Amino acid sequence: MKKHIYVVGAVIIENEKILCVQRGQNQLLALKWEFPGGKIETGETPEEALRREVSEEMNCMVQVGEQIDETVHEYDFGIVHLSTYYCKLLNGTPTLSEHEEMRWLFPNELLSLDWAPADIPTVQKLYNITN
Ligand SMILES: Nc1nc2c([nH]c(=O)n2[C@H]2C[C@H](O)[C@@H](COP(=O)(O)OP(=O)(O)OP(=O)(O)O)O2)c(=O)[nH]1
Repeated sequence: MKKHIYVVGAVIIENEKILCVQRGQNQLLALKWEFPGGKIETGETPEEALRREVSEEMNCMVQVGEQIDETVHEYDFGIVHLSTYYCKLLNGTPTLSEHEEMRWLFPNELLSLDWAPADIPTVQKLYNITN
């Protein structure tokens, strides 16, 4: 049986642009684009997991707002339950550590990237809200 993986993703918006990050070459879903975030650890709320992951990966603090979407996607390595949330930068400037690249894009530019499949519903929602 495939394992269930519970993941949170941060949709960080600054000056109407959204922060998009590209996974590393040697990771699962290599070079796919995603939102900063990661697996929820035991005992954490989704909001706590997001604040921790964004701080670890992007070296900045976010305030977590409303949930955008919740999707379940079956990959060959497991079943990912992805919850995405609007986030606002509190302090620090997002900087790359684990990711290959980062880009700030307007919602109508998001579909130009090659997203991790679980992210498509969120990306589509963000696109629809502004178009
Ligand atoms: N962070 C993140 N992961 C995503 C997104 N979409 C998506 O399918 N995933 C998948 C990729 C991974 O299989 C899983 C998250 O694992 P991860 O490797 O980024 O998280 P992590 O830092 O907690 O994990 P680890 O390397 O410590 O094991 O969810 C997304 O938008 N953001």
